[in-house]
Amino acid sequence: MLRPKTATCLFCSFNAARHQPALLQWPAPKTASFSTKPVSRPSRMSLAPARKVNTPEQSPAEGARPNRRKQDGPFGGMNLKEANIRGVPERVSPSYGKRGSRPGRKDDPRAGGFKALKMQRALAPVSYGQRTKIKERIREIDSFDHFPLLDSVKSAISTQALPGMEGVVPTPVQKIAIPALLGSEATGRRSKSKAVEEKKEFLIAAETGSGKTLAYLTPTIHAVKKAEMEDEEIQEYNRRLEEEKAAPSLAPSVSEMPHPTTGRPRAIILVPTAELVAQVGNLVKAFSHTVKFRSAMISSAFSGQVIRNRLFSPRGIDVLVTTPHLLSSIADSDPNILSRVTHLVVDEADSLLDRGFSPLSSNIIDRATPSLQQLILCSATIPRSLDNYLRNRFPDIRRLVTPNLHAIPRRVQLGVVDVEREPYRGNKNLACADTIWTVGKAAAEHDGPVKGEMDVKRILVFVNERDTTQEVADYLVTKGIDAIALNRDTPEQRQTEMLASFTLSTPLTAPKEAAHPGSLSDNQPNYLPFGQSAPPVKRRLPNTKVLVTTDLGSRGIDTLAVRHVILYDVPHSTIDFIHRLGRTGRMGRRGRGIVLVGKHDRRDVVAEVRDGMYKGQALI
Ligand SMILES: Nc1ncnc2c1ncn2[C@@H]1O[C@H](COP(=O)(O)OP(=O)(O)OP(=O)(O)O)[C@@H](O)[C@H]1O
Repeated sequence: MLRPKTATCLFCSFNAARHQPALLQWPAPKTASFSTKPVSRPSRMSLAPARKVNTPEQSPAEGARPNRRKQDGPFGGMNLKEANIRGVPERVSPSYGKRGSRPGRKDDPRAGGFKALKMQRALAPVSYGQRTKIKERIREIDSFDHFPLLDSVKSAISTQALPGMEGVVPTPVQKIAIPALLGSEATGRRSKSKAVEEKKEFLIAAETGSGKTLAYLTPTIHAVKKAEMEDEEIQEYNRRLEEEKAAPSLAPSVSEMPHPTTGRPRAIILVPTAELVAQVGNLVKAFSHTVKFRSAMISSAFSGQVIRNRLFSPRGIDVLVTTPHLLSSIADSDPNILSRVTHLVVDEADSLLDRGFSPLSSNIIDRATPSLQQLILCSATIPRSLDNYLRNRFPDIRRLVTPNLHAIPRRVQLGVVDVEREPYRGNKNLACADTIWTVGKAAAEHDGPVKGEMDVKRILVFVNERDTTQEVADYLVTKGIDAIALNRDTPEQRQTEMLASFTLSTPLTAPKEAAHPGSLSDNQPNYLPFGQSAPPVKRRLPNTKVLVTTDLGSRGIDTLAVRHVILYDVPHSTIDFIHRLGRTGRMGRRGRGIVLVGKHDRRDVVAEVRDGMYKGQALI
């Protein structure tokens, strides 16, 4: 079992009894309404005996007063266990069966479990049968050599995209998406089915941190490079350039004339934020060194001059990475920018096609459609809203989903801190600070990757409201924690700097101190005995770095080194749970989520998410 034993700490292998105070409990303390035990084990909690209710066998004796609940009147409906609305038959709505992928019995939320989550069903179902079929299809692929990619693209995967990794194997989403986007079978042979080849709209959906970026990028770069090799205008330009190099003349230089692709990229990748522009843009740039194509990234983090220079460089542009806001404003003044686009990727499609972004993204898709060969939407979740949008707008879209879509991997464990208990008494900030100190203290007890040095733990704290980020970060700083706040008000350039240490995959270390500051309770005034005058000297927690953020930090950011995610607020939906917890446990790594549960939080929802994670079940 992955679950740690009761006696061990949530963060390390040391004894929970040594925690001062033992605030984080695993399993979390039980309350009447919240059990953290997996459903599969017999619960130690027993329900209170059901109230005695009249049943037909226990019908009141003749002459006794009739059952009041059956009476009509203003109080007739009170304390009933079922609605019993007359005339409403208990049947499944006919549209449920028509929604394409009707869930199989095992996946069917109606089959049991997820009582609280059923109320807010946020995600589109993917049937058990569909998941099994996909698993079988990808079983045989064990190398990128299975895919009919250009050799230069294949070699760039190991040398540029995943440098220093031995024997790189494609991830499930890459095994599914790459052959589909290349129009080849999973075995590498070209597909015989015309219907499959003609499909030009794709939805790639897979768990967070599963390598979706490479899944869409490699076939897109392959297509761009192939198109360049077949483009007569470009070949002619290259030929004249070569001739000029061989025999310089007095005529205007070919290299000074605009390249045929100047200001008219062949592939565009849309992402929601400037950080993601930088992340994906850097990966594209890395590919371009080996595959030899021209790429550019533009976002509001760059000045107008830089954006213009990159777009209209005389050397041309093949792949552009940008945000919908910026691209649509450029397209308004220069519609030509979309005139040659053959491949349009909408990454984080559930965000970019939701109500806020949808008008912009849809408009870009419309304008690019005449030249478009492939539209690729990519997401870690398929919310019901996206599902409905796709059914209306792209009824023939090919859905490339992984078997574990919407399941948070079992290697990510979710702990619960009850904020209402002693000594927090409803003080969430204190509970958060104490949790971070506990993580730091546990890490300080062992050597990090460098002998004699402590591992610096990078911790993400997610809040629901933008205003809370600064408030929480400020509080943590008063408790000696190195915390910063990241929200939409943070200047773009500063955002990238802040995220840098959380996206670095290399370990961070700090010199081991002779005496670690210990627990928060040892040296913080919150724990001053009543009447004590001078607070003890506050000490700094030397081996943690904390970023307090909203959903802004939960989408797409590749925080490989983050092992701990604290959910300061209970997320509003399973979609937010998936994305926020998805910042840890990426690409097969282990991770821990800690959710702080207060008086007004949905404990039942937390319990069900945790239970679903324990069982490796897809959330609904
Ligand atoms: N085949 C592979 N083998 C090993 N590592 C890989 C492989 N493919 C991608 N990676 C690495 O996995 C990490 C996560 O990849 P990526 O950012 O594409 O995930 P994602 O699925 O887009 O996540 P999210 O949904 O959070 O955006 C990256 O650091 C990437 O370099």
